[in-house]
Amino acid sequence: MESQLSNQSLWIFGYGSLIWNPGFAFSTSRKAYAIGWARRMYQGNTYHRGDEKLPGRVATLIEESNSYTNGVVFRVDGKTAIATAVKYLEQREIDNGYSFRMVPVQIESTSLNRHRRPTVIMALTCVADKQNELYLGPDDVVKMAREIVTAKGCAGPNCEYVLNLAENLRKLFPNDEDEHLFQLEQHVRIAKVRA
Ligand SMILES: N[C@@H](CCC(=O)N[C@@H](CS)C(=O)NCC(=O)O)C(=O)O
Repeated sequence: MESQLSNQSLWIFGYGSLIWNPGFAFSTSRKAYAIGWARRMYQGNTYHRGDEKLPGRVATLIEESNSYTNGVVFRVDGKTAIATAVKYLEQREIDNGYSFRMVPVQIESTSLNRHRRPTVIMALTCVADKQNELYLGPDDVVKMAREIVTAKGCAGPNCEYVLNLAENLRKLFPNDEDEHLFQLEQHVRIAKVRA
């Protein structure tokens, strides 16, 4: 991490709530894809979207060689802004079971030249791996939806997180699929009506 702090600019990749609420100052952002990673709602959370009695579920990444995860990269410029952003993510993410990872990210080209090769950069992201004590992993989708509809934390209901994420991704990436998230979203909508 220290080596990243000494650079003049740092790209930070968000694939969950950072998409709609990065929480740190940045100079520019781009739609992007993390290569070799899949987004899963497998991380438990007992603060923002859940509590000790009923943890909520938030997004993490699992390594999957033939997958990619869509999201947003934010460029932070200047040592002070980088240090501030990293300290913020330590409190928001690392303290909740995530670890910093540098991942290859393909930035969606803004060039009108469709033959231009996409740009791949290394970006800092936060991944909650299987070893962290809050990790929940996979479960039956109906059971997960029922728990998500009930769980809530200081940032609000867990179901709001899932619906926000699905809606933001459909707006940003209208042609992309995310079977895991969109199937969970549908079951959360059904469970909300039945609650
Ligand atoms: N690291 C992912 C997930 C971040 C995330 O959703 N973290 C949760 C729990 S640590 C959070 O900040 N939640 C704020 C909220 O629920 O609005 C990202 O890059 O977006």
